[in-house]
Amino acid sequence: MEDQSRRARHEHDLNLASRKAEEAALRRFQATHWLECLVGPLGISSQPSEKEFLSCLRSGLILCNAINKIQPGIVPKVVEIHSPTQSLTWESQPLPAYQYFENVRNFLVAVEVLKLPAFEASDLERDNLEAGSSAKVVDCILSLKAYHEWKQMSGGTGIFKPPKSPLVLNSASRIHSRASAPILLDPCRRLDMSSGCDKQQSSESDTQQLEGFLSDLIVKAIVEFMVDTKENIDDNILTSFRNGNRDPIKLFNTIFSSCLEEEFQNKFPGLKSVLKDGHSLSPFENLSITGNSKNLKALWTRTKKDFEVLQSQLQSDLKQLESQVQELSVAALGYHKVVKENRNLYNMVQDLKGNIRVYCRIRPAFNSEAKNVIDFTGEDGSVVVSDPLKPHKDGRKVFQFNRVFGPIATQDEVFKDTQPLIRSVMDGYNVCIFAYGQTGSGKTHTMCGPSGGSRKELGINYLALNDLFLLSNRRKDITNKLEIRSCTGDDGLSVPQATMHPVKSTADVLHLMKLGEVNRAVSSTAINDQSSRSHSILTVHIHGKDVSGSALRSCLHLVDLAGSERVDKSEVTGDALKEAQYINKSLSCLGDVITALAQKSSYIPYRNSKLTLLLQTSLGGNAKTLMFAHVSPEREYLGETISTLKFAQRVSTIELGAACTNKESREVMQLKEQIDSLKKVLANREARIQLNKPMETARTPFDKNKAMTERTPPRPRRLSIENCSTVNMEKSITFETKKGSKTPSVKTRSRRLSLEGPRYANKDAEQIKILESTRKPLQSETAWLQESGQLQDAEAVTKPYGHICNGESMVNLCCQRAPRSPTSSAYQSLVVKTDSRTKIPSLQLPRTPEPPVLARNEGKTGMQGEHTTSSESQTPGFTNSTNGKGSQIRKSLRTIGKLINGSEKRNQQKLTEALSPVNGTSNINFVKLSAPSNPRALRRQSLTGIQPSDSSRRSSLGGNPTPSCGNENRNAKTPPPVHPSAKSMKRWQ
Ligand SMILES: Nc1ncnc2c1ncn2[C@@H]1O[C@H](COP(=O)(O)OP(=O)(O)OP(=O)(O)O)[C@@H](O)[C@H]1O
Repeated sequence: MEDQSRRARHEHDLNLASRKAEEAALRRFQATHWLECLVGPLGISSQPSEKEFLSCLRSGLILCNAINKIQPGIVPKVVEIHSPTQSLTWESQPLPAYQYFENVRNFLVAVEVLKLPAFEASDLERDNLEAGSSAKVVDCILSLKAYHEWKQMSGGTGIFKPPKSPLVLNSASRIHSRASAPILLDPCRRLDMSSGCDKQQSSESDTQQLEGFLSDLIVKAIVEFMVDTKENIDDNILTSFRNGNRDPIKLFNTIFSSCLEEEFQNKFPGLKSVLKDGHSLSPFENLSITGNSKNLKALWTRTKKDFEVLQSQLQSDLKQLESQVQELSVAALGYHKVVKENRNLYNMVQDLKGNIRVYCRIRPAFNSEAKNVIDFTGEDGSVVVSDPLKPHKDGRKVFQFNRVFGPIATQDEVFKDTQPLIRSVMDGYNVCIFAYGQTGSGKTHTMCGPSGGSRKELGINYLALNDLFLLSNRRKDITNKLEIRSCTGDDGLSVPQATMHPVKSTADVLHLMKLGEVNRAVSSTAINDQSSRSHSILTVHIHGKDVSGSALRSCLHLVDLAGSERVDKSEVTGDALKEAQYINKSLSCLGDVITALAQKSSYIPYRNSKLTLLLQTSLGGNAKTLMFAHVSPEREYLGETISTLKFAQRVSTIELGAACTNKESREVMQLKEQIDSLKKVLANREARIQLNKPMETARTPFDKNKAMTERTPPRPRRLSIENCSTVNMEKSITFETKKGSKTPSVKTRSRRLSLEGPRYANKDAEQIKILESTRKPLQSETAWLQESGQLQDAEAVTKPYGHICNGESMVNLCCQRAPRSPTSSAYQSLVVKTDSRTKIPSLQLPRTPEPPVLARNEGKTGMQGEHTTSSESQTPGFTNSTNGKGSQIRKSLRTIGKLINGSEKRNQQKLTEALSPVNGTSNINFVKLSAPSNPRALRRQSLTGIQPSDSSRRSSLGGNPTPSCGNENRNAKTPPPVHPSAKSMKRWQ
């Protein structure tokens, strides 16, 4: 092994030496060739040996001539050889030493002047000749040649940079140009060069040689540079370079491969791991520029294929992912739909149960640094409140509502959820929306919007009315007539000093609301600088007719309650303190009512405050009711927040029963119209009877009483129904019995009436009375106005708008109505007796018809029927269907018919009396009256289907048209049938 390696090393050394020799020879030949071209034949071969070459130059004469040709006169004195025949051969006699020394020295000085590489004069001496000693001389001559060429090209201007000598590059020892080898080793070329006669051939070979030389130089320079800078070169490569692998081509290939691999890795990270069969990029290390391009190509193709596979895989993955995402989104949509449906169903169930809907709204914190007590608000309506100072479990409370609006919820968002409820007003439902909460929690913001706020910030009041007007306009085509009127008035409406205004657009309502705002008491407190010091109630009554002729009538209450406040926190004094106390009292009464309703208590204390009286129909009636519970998020109001939320939670448990529409079919309306016309007929008849009265009253006291009774038959009957509609009517009965000792026993009458009107079979007389009396001013507004002649237009809609901060408003309201009541004085005294505590003398029972009682008590008095009509239209809850209404009205018609029939009978009686010779004029009257009465009676007969009979008179007063004995049998305790007029006369005597 050692021998082999030594031999190899030896071979290598030999190779190296021969390459060096070849290179030196080449350069020498170039120098010789150039000198001959410049100064003429040298007398040596064109490829001289080293010895030959130096010998011919030793005299220095050729060198001096050559340099003088390039730079004339640079060597001023050239020592010539004395014998011109003496040839310049190395074989010639040696010149004396001083001669050639002079020339050589002059030449070297000139070379130095031209800043060209020089040599030592001793390099030309014979004794110093050894292998490679001519190299410096050759370098000097080739530099001179380059200078000459440069000078020829540039004209000697500029700076000449002599070419670096291969000696300087250390080329002889470090590198070997492989490129030069073929040239040198090529025998043809060698031959060409050695011929040296053909100038053209010589220049061609020169160019080739030069190319080879240059490419060699380039490779060397690159390697040199890379090695010197160590840039991007692996240490291993350097080490191997230092250890002897100094072949520049190999080194260049190695470096190039490693760089290429690195580049490839950077461009395709992970490619190595993807490549199959354990293929790695290591083949790059073996690549050479010329030989391994196939490998590179194959690798490239494979990589490309792999890349394509990867791409298609990626695309299929993406498609799969897309379909999965689509499936997911469909599922998510479905989920949202189901959640929405669930919510709708839940709301529907709640609607069916008649639950009061409760929304919670959280005001934004005034101070962003304040500690927030609202921990969480959920889409499902849950709110979690926690005390930041008590982070443990006890500090957390969870509440559940129909919906929760966070601090960033806009007015529009809040309205959107409220809109369906508001729209149901147009379908005939009564709706009440009220805002509840601590002072400064945002009630007015929700209902009215901030004062001076933009149109976007307008509250529910405005948005609701706007929507109603919009709907009204949209339904114009399908509705005969639908109009909304807002009116506030002193004409028997809820609020004193209020006025009535028709409204045609939202702008009108806005204007009215602004007026209302001006009248509303507002003052600054420590909690709210714009604190409302009163409740605000905006009521809209809607009355419409559809194409089928059905009429609907409904009302919308929009209530902004005054806020509850702790006076120590609001720091109010004087009047404001009183207001706060009133506010708190009415709110606490509201709380009592809510508690009683939630517990389904038999007694609901509506009458304890005017607020609860006003909201009675919404809280305990057949309306759809929505409460907004407002809370402040700041920790300092935690107590109030929790109590508001607890209250709201309690409200949400109240079940009012399903709301029903106030729709009347065409049939019902026609029947009502008939009733109206019949009533008019009856009134005319009564009036005519009145005309005959003076003659009749002149007779006996009995006749007088009788006439009186006939004039006012309905009054006592109506009174008895309204006031005796409960079992326990002691107070009112006391009043009645005082008035008439002959009145039938209280118990008997009460029982009868309670059977007739089960809804009123309540143990608490006061409660019933208040309920009736307070319900009607709100709901029967229009009907009452129509009745009383205030509204001629049957479509009239009324809207009381005003504010109450204590009981006065309601009292005033009722007092306003009192004069219009036909029996006001009697009823007022009655009410005073029964309800002395709350002082509601003005709750006017006569003007508040009692539909169910009257409907069931039909046939008792004509006036009952009359009031039933108006009441029925106002209290749809009592007659759940139009069919029911129709049958009741038909019954009422029959009643009226009977009544008229009864009066016919009475007329006949009168006629008989008039036939006596005492009063001949009566005869004429009778004839005048009776002549048309027969056909009318017939018409009524056909209308009501009741045969005029002897018993008709009795039946017209509420009894059964069956024989009197039947009546007695049915109710043993009922007093014997008496003439109704006599009965009432006794009662009111
Ligand atoms: N959701 C909200 N977004 C922005 N500001 C609000 C919101 N709610 C309330 N505010 C602001 O908070 C302040 C108090 O609100 P607001 O007057 O409506 O309270 P309130 O409950 O009606 O008080 P009070 O019972 O004393 O009348 C107002 O300046 C109002 O603009």
